[in-house]
Amino acid sequence: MFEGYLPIDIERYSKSFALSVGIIALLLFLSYHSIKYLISDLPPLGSGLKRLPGPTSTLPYLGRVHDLDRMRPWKAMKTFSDRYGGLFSCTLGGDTHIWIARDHIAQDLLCKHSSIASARADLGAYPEVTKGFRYLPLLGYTEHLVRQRRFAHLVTTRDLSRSFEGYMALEAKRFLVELIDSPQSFFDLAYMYCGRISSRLAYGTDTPSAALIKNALEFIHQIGPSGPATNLLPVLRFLPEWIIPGKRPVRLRQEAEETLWKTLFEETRKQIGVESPPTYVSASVESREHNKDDKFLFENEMEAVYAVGMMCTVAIVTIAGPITLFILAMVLHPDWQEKVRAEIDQVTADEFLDLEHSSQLPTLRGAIKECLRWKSTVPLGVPHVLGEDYSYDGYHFPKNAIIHVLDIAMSRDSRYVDPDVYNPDRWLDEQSPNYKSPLTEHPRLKGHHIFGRGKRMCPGQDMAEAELLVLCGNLLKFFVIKPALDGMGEPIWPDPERWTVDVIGGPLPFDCEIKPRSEAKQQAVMNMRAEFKKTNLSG
Ligand code: HEM
Repeated sequence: MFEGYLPIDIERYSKSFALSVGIIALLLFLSYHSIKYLISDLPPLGSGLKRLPGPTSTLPYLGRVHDLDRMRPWKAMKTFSDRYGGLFSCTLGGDTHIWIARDHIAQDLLCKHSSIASARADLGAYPEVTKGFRYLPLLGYTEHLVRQRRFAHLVTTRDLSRSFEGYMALEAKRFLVELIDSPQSFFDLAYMYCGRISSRLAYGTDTPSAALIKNALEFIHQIGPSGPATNLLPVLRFLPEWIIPGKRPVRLRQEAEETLWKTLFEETRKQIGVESPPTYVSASVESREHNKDDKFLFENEMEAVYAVGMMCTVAIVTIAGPITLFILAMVLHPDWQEKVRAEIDQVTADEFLDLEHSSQLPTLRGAIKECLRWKSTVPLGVPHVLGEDYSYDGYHFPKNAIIHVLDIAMSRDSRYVDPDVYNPDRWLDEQSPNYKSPLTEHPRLKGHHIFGRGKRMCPGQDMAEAELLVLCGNLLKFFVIKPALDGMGEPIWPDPERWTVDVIGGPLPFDCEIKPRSEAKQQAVMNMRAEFKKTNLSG
């Protein structure tokens, strides 16, 4: 009798013992994390520092997630920023987020203390991305980042000194020609302009542009709050794909991207030395580590594949958004359209507008720069993660907090008079607080707060500035842009608040009328078509 009973009892006893231990361990784990979470943003005892102001967490752990319209998170953050004087903190998905809209704090933290504020936080949709080598803008402060930033600097400055191989003028001409054929496709054509230049610079051909643009758009969507739910609640990443539907597109996109980038890299590499133009691929193969002549810059070929692919990707959406924004501004401000055009006509006469005219075109530069000030295309900024405790103005910024420099609020701070008004004169008029001389150099986009600052500042500023100048300038030189008309012949003014949902974006598609300025201008553009055929560069 005892023989059967005793072991069963011990088994049951040990099971309930194990269960109790498990429950206690879980409770301890949860208590530890709850306490850690509750005190995470408190200043150290006795430090005399204050906790940052900000909206209190109404939902434990999740924080202010419910305040966020995932499709327009910058709206809620701008409202809080106004309420808390340009500096506040709040909890989102268990993390402390600090939002800065004061220039001097951003400068002190990201430039003076850049060694503690230059890392990135992992993303729910891309766990561990900061530790790998895959996407330069998402990397933590690692050796991969240092190498890839060096490469970014090398290709952007090299291509600038060669005028980006003439690709900008070539693709701007092609844009104008295609605009005559299909004026209503101006949105798609803006993306094609950026995608084709990027594709040629990276791989020496424009053939894969459409695939590269598609990948870039999906990538940008997947790294923001409007993307997969895991970005707002990272803990969801542990659940399987069939429960969290946003996870599958991330995996599929990455698989397709790797195949695309690897194939393009290999094909381009085979062309090196065979009368092919310099490309990002050839630069990646030729790059050597600093002071170590024989050592390949990248750890392995896969890192080079990704470095090239990423440099190609980042130059698409970032520039296409500002182009469509410029068109929108010109529809809404025909007075500025005329002023810019008058300057272009005077400076360029019969020539195609190119980079060499830039110093004589301050009004054009001002009109472009004002677009990005008026409606920030990176409204939330790009987050950095704080590696150590930091303090400013008596406030405690806790280690591991995610720092955002809120560009949408910066663009509306007191340095800008009537900030909601599109007014390029703020850059051109000597009496304006934003004016800088000489006008042969200023206003310029480079150095504007939209590009971030410190060690993670955007390395593509020269390229962005150049691509925008050539396209926007020639668009006004050859075409006139007007609002579309309704059935009664009344203008339909596009709404500048209709905006894309992604972290880097621009206006949503709108209607407008884009026509050649005259028969002569139309003929000049048609002649450019013949030029492609002759040079056989039309792709
Ligand atoms: C108007 C166009 C553009 C805007 C508004 C813009 C804005 C930005 C911003 C805000 C950042 C993050 C800065 C920070 O973390 O503090 C960034 C990073 C970056 N940008 Fe741009 N960008 C533009 C165009 C470009 C172009 C054309 C390229 C490529 C040639 C480029 C390449 C990059 C790269 C590689 C990074 C990542 C740098 C890093 O994480 O260290 N960008 N950009």
